[in-house]
Amino acid sequence: MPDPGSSPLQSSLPAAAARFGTHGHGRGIEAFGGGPPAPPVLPAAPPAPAGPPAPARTPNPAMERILRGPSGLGTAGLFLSRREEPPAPAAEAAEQAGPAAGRPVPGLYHHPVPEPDPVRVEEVSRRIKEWAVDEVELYPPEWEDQFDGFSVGRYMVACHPDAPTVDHLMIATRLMVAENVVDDCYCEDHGGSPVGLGGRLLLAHTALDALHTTKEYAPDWEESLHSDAPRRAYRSAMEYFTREATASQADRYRHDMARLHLGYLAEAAWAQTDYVPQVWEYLAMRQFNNFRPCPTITDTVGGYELPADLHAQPAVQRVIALAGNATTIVNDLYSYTKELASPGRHLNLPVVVAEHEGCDVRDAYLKAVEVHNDLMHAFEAEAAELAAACPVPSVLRFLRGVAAWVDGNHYWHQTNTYRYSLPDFW
Ligand SMILES: CC(C)=CCC/C(C)=C(\C)COP(=O)(O)OP(=O)(O)O
Ligand SMILES: [Mg+2]
Repeated sequence: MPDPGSSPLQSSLPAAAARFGTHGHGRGIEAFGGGPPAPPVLPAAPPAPAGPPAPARTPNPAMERILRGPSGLGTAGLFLSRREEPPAPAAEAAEQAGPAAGRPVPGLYHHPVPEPDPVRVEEVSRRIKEWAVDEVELYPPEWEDQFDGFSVGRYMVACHPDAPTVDHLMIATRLMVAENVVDDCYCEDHGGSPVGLGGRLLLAHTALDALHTTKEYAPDWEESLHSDAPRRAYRSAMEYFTREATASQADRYRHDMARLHLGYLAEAAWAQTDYVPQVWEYLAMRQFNNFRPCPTITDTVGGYELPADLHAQPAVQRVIALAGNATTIVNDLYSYTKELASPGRHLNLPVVVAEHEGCDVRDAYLKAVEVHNDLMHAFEAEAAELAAACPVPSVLRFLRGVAAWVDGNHYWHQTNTYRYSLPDFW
């Protein structure tokens, strides 16, 4: 893993953080000689839950616990925000649910999460299907089983434990469904193809990042946004998102989606030329073809904002990238058998390692587990370092939200036995 010394903490972070106050705990920004913090430019987010003072610069379990926030049965209601419904009797729900389905990849470093609140899962699942069928005509009836099997309600409730209401959860859920329908229909096995993908993706991207043109041509563009399910889904999900997001959160999301689409195009270009990238090249592509746009909306879904200047800090960007990379290699590991069974060669980390590192598929898969674990440890170490260096409540809560998304994403991949199964390597 890259030398932690390369961590860009010693950059513009202190000055940026000082502008937002540090009502957090323990060593604040003064440690960098930043002097007493200026009053927050934005209304400060509610103070982070009282906890032990920030630890020394090396990560430690206390900081990891702070980043995760309270966990375990019955703690779902301990987060800062108002909840719309009383939390379900988690203990009873967990008993009824029994052990989580599926099993974790042996040797994979991860954090189990409590069973998502079944009351919220049911309501989100009901509402997202209503939206998919009645508002955006997302899929033909013959795809209904696959839509249900994706279990997007359970996914999003697991990934956003601090969402104050179901309406907030729906913001993430519509975007998750739209992102996947673009991938399925434009890139993958529901009519997707690398041929001409660039044009399709750019036009779909204008549903997120509007075309500004003349009165003569604007109507044609507006009509195009209703012409297929991917664009209907992107347009609608983005409209709901921008009602709640600030301008900088919306701009952040558009940037992250442009990254995602660039990653799709690299993957498609290599498919067209039948090129198997070097391992580092694959990891670079997967940093863009990546879950990143999902955890980075954790503040909008949580009903608060990580200020743009703090989000833009190199140290924050690095933590986001490490978390996104870890979440996406989780997908490579859990979708490995599904992709092996799909037509042609579907690139994922084990396939690329086997191709270039002269090992058999089992050793390649185990190496990919190690790569994931290294990414997770780097994410957690640098998140803890960042939390200690910049104990601004919105930063702490954002980091905790990203960590929760990482854990919820693993939970969904492990338990979605409709979609994924593990290879018989153990
Ligand atoms: C939801 C979202 C932003 C997805 C980003 C990119 C993406 C589709 C993945 C990371 C999932 O990868 P993959 O295409 O391999 O999906 P499956 O393995 O088919 O679930
Ligand atoms: Mg996959």
